Formats: sequence, C-alpha cells, structure tokens
Amino acid sequence: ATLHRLWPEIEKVVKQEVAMAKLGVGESGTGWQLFAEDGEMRMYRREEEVDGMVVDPLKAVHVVKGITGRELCHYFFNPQYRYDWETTLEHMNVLETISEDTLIFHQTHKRIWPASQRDVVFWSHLRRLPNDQDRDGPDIWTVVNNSTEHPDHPANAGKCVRIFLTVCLLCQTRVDPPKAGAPVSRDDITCKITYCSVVNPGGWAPASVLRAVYKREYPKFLKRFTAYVKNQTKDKPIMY
Ligand SMILES: CCCCCc1ccc(-c2ccc(S(=O)(=O)CCO)cc2)cc1[C@H]1C[C@H]1c1ccccn1
Repeated sequence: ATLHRLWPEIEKVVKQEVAMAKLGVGESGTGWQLFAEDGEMRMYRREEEVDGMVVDPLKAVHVVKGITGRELCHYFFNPQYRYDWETTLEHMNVLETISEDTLIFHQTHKRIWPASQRDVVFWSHLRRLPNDQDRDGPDIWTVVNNSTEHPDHPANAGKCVRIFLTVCLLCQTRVDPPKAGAPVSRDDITCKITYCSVVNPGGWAPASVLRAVYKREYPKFLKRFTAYVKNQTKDKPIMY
C-alpha cells in the first residue's frame, strides 16, 4: 500500500485526525457544546457552516467495558459487518482493496425527508498505534474514513447528492490486572472510544433538518455499534 497514489494523503490525514481525536473537548478551545448524553457516552458538536451549509463537527467520547479497541475497529472497518450496525445504510460497495487494512467504499444512505438522497465515496484505513501513555499497555487502534474521488462514481452524476466526510474512530484499551494468578477476562477490560466526524451534506439541506438528523442519528449509531460489538465478541477469545 505504500506505493499507492493515495498513500501520502492517507498518512497525512490519519496523523491529523488521531492528533485531533486525542485532544479533549476542553483543550481544543471553546466551542464544543454537549448535545447528548447517555450513561458513559458524551456527544459534543460545534456549530459551523460552510457556504450556508451545516457542517457541524462532532466529537463523541464513550467508555465501554468488555471489548478492546482492536475488536471495535475490526467490526467498524470490515465491510461484511456493516449492514448489521449501520442503520442509515442503503447500499455499500468496496470499489478498491488497496491493502488488507485500506479499502475504498461507495455507500448510498437512506433518503432523509425532505432532503434528497446522499451517497459517499471514501477511503478507509485501519491502523494500530503504539500506546504513548503506557508502553507495555495494549496498543491504540484507529479507523479513519476520508472522502475521495473514484472514476466509477463521479460526484452528483446519478440520483444522489454526494456528501463529503472525515471520520476517525480512536480506541484506547485498558486492562485492569485480575486477582493474582487469574487469567484476564472481559470483565477486566475497558475501552475509551473517541469518534470524530465532519460531514458536509454536499447539496443544500435545511439547517434545522440536518441538526435534528445528527442529534437523532449519532447517539443511535454509537450506542447500536458498541452494543453490536459487545454481542459479537462476548463468547470469543479477546483480540488485543
Ligand atoms: C440530509 C442528510 C445528509 C447526510 C446523511 C448522512 C450520510 C452519511 C453519513 C455517514 C456516513 C458514514 C459514516 S462512517 O462513520 O464512516 C461509518 C460507515 O458508514 C458515518 C455517517 C451520515 C449522514 C447523516 C445522517 C447522519 C448520520 C449520522 C450517523 C450515522 C448515520 N447517519
């Protein structure tokens, strides 16, 4: 994959997104407003518009027990599971397999009245990162999705309005030492999740509609996705 034309962009965007995801909502200056809370999950957004279109950056932080960052990123990255947890997905297609950890997707999402239907083309990269806090702790895992162009799916050539997004799922795992001699079980594992996303809706959509959609869909997505991974992994050996 190091020889692929996208490789320099992938390296740059992954470094930028991971650095941003590691910033707390406090440190990255003012402007983050809490808009949803559910147990350990906190969802923040900044109200931003580009050319009169809502492109509110979103940052969600969540802590889940019993699954590792590698497991979360495995189920987020791999196409074969996506229809199980991505409720707004209408169609998904892998356009290119750049390497086993780098794919290019085309997705159409269900139409959200009164806006027109959207589609997206993005590269998706799965990456293991060293744990910079605790050298002998589990690694950090991330998936970065970033819009790209593809000759088979020119933007706005069909019925869908092309959206543009950058998404980063960053997962940091912690293992609390079990009682002396006991093996590590899923009860000893905690994963801190940071999900950052900026979605440019492409064509015009009413700000009120977009903000209502984001307020409804993002909490639902993160809750459903983490519950899905817990259910998929509960009887499987732990993947670090
Ligand atoms: C008028 C609505 C315009 C935007 C509709 C739309 C399209 C794609 C997306 C989207 C596409 C990909 C990703 S992902 O994280 O890369 C995972 C892979 O699927 C995430 C979200 C979002 C939304 C916005 C509904 C909003 C919404 C928010 C969370 C989930 C679903 N829908």
